[in-house]
Amino acid sequence: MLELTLEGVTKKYGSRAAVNGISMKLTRGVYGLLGANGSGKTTLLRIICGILEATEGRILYDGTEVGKLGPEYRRILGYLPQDFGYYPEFTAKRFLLYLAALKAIPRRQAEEKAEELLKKVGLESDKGRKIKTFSGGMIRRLGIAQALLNDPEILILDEPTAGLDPKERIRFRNIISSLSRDRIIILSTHIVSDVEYIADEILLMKAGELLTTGDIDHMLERARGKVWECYVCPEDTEKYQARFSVSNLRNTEQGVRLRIVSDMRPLETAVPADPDLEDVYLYYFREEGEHD
Ligand SMILES: Nc1ncnc2c1ncn2[C@@H]1O[C@H](COP(=O)(O)OP(=O)(O)OP(=O)(O)O)[C@@H](O)[C@H]1O
Repeated sequence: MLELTLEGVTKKYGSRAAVNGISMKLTRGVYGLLGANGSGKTTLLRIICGILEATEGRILYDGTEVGKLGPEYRRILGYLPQDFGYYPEFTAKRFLLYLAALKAIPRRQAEEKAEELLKKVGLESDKGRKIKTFSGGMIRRLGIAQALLNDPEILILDEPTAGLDPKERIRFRNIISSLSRDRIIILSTHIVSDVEYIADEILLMKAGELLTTGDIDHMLERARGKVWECYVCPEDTEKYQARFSVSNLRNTEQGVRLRIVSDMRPLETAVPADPDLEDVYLYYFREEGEHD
């Protein structure tokens, strides 16, 4: 069994809850934790990793409270924090061997593991280079390698694609997809396309709360009938943008084509469109008052 259960997890700073009563059950698979900046993703992930203590609630690993597992829990956990710290003067390989030693992995096993992981993240030919010469994408890939050193059952990646160019994002996505499905992977991001293709389940977080969860198809189904396309005159676009949540806008020969997320048909000529995950995100993250 591999099961991580969150029961009413809450973290308060003063009277304000950064994470508010989150309950969920996670099993094997990739979970995309999607939310705007400040929605509480990092706080939640740090609580799951045991770095931050929850004000209320508890987390269970296979039925046992993680606090009671002590160092055992750390052995099954891999974590890539948002501000991944590394030693710029170390080579990639030396850095992995150093962290492996900290994790008490025997030297010979560490050597094999480091080589295997450097290959997995596409840094095999750069293993002898100092990290300070690496691009942001390479550093992130090294970050995922270090999180995998102990072959964790639970892998937590906090905004792993922040600041990466599109090619590196795709590369990163492919690495995640290639990881064994035999673990729980939680990946936080505010970028829909980071998780659209690889997550088995999406966790939508807003203002410290879990708004909704489900697989992509389920999410898309929920937005069905709420996405519209219509053509308007260029001079009217601002008016519609002010009134509705516009997920896309394109100039065409027939006028400006607007893609609008709205519970009601926004104008007579609007036709329903197939939702994508960006529409779902916009649907849930519309400002209060935009809900019609
Ligand atoms: N130590 C702290 N003291 C007070 N408030 C905090 C603290 N840490 C986080 N917060 C607040 O809690 C909220 C959630 O922050 P958190 O960093 O978890 O969000 P996030 O979704 O990870 O955002 P980002 O993507 O920008 O990192 C924010 O409003 C933040 O200001």
